[in-house]
Amino acid sequence: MTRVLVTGSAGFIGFHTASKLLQRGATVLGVDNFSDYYDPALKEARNDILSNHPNFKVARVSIDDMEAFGAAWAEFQPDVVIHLAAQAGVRYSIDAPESYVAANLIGTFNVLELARRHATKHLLAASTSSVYGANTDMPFTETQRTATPLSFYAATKGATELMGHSYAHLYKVPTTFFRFFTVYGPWGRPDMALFKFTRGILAGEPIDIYNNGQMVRDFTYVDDLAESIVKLTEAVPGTVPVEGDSLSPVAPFRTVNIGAGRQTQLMDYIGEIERALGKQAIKNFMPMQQGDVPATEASSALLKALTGYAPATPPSAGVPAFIDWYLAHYRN
Ligand SMILES: O=C(O)[C@H]1O[C@H](OP(=O)(O)OP(=O)(O)OC[C@H]2O[C@@H](n3ccc(=O)[nH]c3=O)[C@H](O)[C@@H]2O)[C@H](O)[C@@H](O)[C@@H]1O
Repeated sequence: MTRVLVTGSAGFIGFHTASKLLQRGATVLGVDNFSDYYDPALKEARNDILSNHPNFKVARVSIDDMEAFGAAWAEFQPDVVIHLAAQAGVRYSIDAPESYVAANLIGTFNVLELARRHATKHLLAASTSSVYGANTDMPFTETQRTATPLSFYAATKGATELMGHSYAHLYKVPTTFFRFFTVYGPWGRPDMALFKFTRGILAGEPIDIYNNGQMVRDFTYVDDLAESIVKLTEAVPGTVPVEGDSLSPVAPFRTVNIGAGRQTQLMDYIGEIERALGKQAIKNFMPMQQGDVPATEASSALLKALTGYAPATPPSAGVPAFIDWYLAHYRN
């Protein structure tokens, strides 16, 4: 049975990924520091669900604490490592850039170093659609240049991809970096649009809509994302590229978009929330925020070539699923 270490297991994406791995018969060690970037009670609630599974254990350590993290890793002896712990959020990186250095740069360095020491069979790590920065050629393909990040968050994520490439080249650890496209769904992050809008609409408070609503996102439903991640664990970067591959010519390393390949207007996304709640939002239109990008769209061709799978759930199905969860979880 595969032994998988998942960093950020109490986070939104880590929770869904660990759940799916457990359902598929893996033994999982979650690593999480339960940071208070948002309400840790939500992280504890996710962790409680994972902890009901006999093949799950959690180590409450920070990935930037090499000693504690290294000890947990050495004791568990994973075959595969899925690195999802990060300081996320585009707009928060304007206010607190230093937290991105600790979690993303130092934390990822520790992951790479431990993967090298333990000769991990496949290291998979989270990057972001934000690395496409100022690119305007859509859909975004993995072979495009990513040298124009617009936020420090995107810059740190892009840096982790480069760090990962050098380690894959030097020490031959097969490495896959995912680029996630605005992931949403049940158990979502309270700092993201869907959660903020839902909370605001229910409270009868105005919601802030950036760039006057002139925003486009390739919204990716979290269960489709977790399915993609689990399938990609089997797609170990080797030496033979597939069609349209981003495989490095000098390292067992590739980047892969995980997105639906479908653009949704922000105002249509808000419309889905209003419909699911049966309540209109009070809309506070605002200017573009520092660091934000106006539009994203993934090419999912490489993901499909590697796994035979691509995300397909539309916001008309995914948003109501979030609302059902939200109302049940916060009904008191
Ligand atoms: O996939 C990505 O690259 C990124 O997706 C999200 O970033 P974002 O696209 O900003 O996701 P949301 O917070 O859900 O925002 C969706 C849209 O709503 C807008 N928005 C967000 C929040 C808000 O209060 N008002 C508002 O209009 C944003 O500007 C954006 O256009 C995540 O927060 C990042 O961690 C991730 O790396």
